[in-house]
Amino acid sequence: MKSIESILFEDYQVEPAALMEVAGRSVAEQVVSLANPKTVGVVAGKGNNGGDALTCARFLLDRGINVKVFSLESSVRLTYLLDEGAVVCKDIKQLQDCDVLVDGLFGYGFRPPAGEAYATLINEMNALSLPVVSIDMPSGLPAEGMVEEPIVQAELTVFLGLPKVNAVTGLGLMRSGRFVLDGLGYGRFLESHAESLAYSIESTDAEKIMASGIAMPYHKREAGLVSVVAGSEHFPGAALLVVKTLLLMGAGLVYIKSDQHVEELVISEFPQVVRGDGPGAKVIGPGLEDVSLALSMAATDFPKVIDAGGLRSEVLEHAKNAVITPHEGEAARLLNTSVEEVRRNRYNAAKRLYERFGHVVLLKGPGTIIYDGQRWLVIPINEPRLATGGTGDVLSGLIGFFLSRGMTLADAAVSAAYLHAKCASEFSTGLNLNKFIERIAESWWAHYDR
Ligand SMILES: NC(=O)C1=CN([C@@H]2O[C@H](COP(=O)(O)OP(=O)(O)OC[C@H]3O[C@@H](n4cnc5c(N)ncnc54)[C@H](O)[C@@H]3O)[C@@H](O)[C@H]2O)[C@@H](O)CC1
Ligand SMILES: [K+]
Repeated sequence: MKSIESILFEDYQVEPAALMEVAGRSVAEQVVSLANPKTVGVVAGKGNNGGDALTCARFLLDRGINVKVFSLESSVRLTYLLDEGAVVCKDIKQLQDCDVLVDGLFGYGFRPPAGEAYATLINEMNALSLPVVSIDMPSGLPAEGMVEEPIVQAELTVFLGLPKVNAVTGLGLMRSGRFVLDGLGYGRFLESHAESLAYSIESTDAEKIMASGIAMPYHKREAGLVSVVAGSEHFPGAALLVVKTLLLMGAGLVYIKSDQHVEELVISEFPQVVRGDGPGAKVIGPGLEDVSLALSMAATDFPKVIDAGGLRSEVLEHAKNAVITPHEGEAARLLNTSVEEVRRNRYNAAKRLYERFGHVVLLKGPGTIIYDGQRWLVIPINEPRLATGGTGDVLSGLIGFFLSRGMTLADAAVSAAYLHAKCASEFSTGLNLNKFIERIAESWWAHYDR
């Protein structure tokens, strides 16, 4: 099978050097709009990522910006820069007085591990504490496979051609900072020829999937039936959060099955909720301590989401037709491994969970991953506000709601994870969960006005 590059370069006679010109110019524009700098430090490695960096430096010099270069190799590109007044630095620390750092050390050609000398270089770049614009990917991050520190911490990463698989989730997403994608004029071609099974979900993709959940119900049964098995003496609020999410999203009828105290609490807050187990989609596990309740509900054919207290091997082995929603700690426990191991390769962890239990997996964390047995769907949002208690209950409620609207397990998980992350990122403070649920519901109901 020919690589995408060789199709471009051989069949369509695209010149690699021409692509480098487009890439270098694009990065220079991003650098200027990020910081309007007087002096830019440019770190260039030995490969084409370094070539992009030196090309970027030329565009910066041409705009009258001072450039200091730390280059691992001499080349004609470097000679030109020197002739035009760039300063060569032999030590990274000499870049300290720059306004921005351009990171062109490694791109997708990097193969870990970095080795001692390169690891030191990356640590020294981070120690400068300058805003960094990384070219294609933050250096030290491999395009796919195991992720290890050290990795350059970028403020902005300019993805060239396509977003790289490891840059849209976990540590890679955190190190990439904000990102922009430049298709270099071949974005659509690259997207249609990409062979990766990991897809980064853009807002337009998510909106299209969500639209299939819009219902114009004639009767409450058509608006979605959901049974909630959640809450316990210690975590009664989890049941309230799930139920509130379902009601505000517009579920037709909601049932609650829990211990007596939780059921009474939910009914006193939301009198329209029915006690017991009903037909339709199920939300099993938020705040749940009584595993026997989860066990008895998990084996039904109804589509369901299983979270938190339901994420036990005995429940999952028994369950049918489910999305499971572990965070990295729960994933590690279910896989009998460490959190560090899960974090090093989140794609692989999601796949292993699917292979072990046979359910669609939603692995939480920066850049939530959904794996459906064939593809990884990634929500490329790093939202620290979601790393707080109770947000997982809201997510489970959302998945249950979309399942009740007849969506597939994977579509419901993608819709919920997208809406959840998008609405969290609209807050300017930490999350007030009641307001968070209201914001999500408003965003959802806005679809009805279009
Ligand atoms: N092919 C394309 O379509 C385009 C590629 N471009 C740039 O080219 C980059 C890829 O370039 P390359 O394939 O030359 O690779 P890179 O520039 O990413 O880095 C590879 C260099 O680092 C070395 N290296 C890899 N792992 C190492 C390790 N662990 N320790 C020490 N040295 C290591 C390699 O031997 C090679 O010299 C992209 O990320 C992008 O920036 C752009 O110029 C635009 C178009
Ligand atoms: K880079």
